[in-house]
Amino acid sequence: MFQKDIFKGQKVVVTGGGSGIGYTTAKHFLQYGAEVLIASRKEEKLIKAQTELQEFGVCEYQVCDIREVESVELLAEKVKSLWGSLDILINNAGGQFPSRAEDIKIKGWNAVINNNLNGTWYVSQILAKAFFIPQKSGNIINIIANVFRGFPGMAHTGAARAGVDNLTKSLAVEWSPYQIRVNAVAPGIIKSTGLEQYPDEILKGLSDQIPLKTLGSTEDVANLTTFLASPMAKFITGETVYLDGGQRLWGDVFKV
Ligand SMILES: CCCCCCCCCCC/C=C/C(=O)SCCNC(=O)CCNC(=O)[C@H](O)C(C)(C)COP(=O)(O)OP(=O)(O)OC[C@H]1O[C@@H](n2cnc3c(N)ncnc32)[C@H](O)[C@@H]1OP(=O)(O)O
Ligand SMILES: NC(=O)C1=CN([C@@H]2O[C@H](COP(=O)(O)OP(=O)(O)OC[C@H]3O[C@@H](n4cnc5c(N)ncnc54)[C@H](OP(=O)(O)O)[C@@H]3O)[C@@H](O)[C@H]2O)C=CC1
Repeated sequence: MFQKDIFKGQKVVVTGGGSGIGYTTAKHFLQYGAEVLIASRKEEKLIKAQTELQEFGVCEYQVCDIREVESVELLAEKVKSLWGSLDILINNAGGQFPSRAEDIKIKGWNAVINNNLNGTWYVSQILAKAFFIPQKSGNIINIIANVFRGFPGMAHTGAARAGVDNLTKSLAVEWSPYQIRVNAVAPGIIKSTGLEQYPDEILKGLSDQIPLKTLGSTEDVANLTTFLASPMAKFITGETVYLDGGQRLWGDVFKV
């Protein structure tokens, strides 16, 4: 899609980069010349991904739980010791579980809010203060979800992702004096490792509910994310781009 070296010399952090959408995004940045650090909780998964991704360029990893401030501070330290600077942050780590709203326990609600809203905020603030603000340059892409019509069946993540959607707009304006662009990508249903968490009865027939009659791919998300991070999108900030085959406009997902 781009010239091969469009991200040459750029340093990129991808949270949740050891699997699925994050892995493919890390691979795309490497193929376009960037150096990439992938970060998530499970070291074994990160080592496997790093080994594969090193075929495409310089890939580092750091064990990090985005819900833990100390763990995110260690991530910032790692970036400082490796590179001393950072150009692009992809806030991709996240997850939730399907449940009727009335059945979500307090612990489950807090786990999902911590993972998807608080975690994204900790990583954004800590890395912006360590790198983007002092450098007066930076680029943040938040991977959220299709919350256009709420998220029936996963109300906790709908609330958290809507929070990140709004945060994207606030930060785009507040951090514009530092030349930091902040955008979000809202994927619909993407065929990725993440979907394996969902029972077959939920997944069955889902593509019929999408106007384009297919699920998205991790490449679809990585293409949009790399575009938004690239100089081709230099006048785009505070935007959430939906990538859902038209699903937000039509059809049912939640089956009662
Ligand atoms: C019903 C219709 C549904 C709508 C249709 C949807 C169609 C598919 C659309 C798909 C779109 C989005 C896809 C993706 O996002 S793919 C990425 C998926 N990956 C994940 O979601 C990662 C896996 N999930 C998690 O890691 C967890 O959900 C969580 C974020 C909660 C992790 O937190 P933590 O590590 O703290 O988790 P714990 O195991 O300690 O659990 C804490 C409490 O959370 C509650 N809980 C957790 N899992 C479940 C579950 N499967 N069902 C119900 N409740 C759950 C629970 O209260 C836990 O505490 P207790 O066990 O002590 O009660
Ligand atoms: N696939 C889909 O249809 C859709 C996905 N999304 C979102 O896109 C993102 C990527 O999902 P996808 O690739 O499909 O699924 P995956 O489950 O493969 O990816 C989620 C990644 O996040 C990491 N992660 C989860 N919690 C934490 C945490 N607390 N700290 C650090 N890392 C964490 C996981 O790694 P580890 O276990 O090692 O921590 C994993 O690599 C997620 O935010 C997901 O919710 C949104 C809409 C649709």
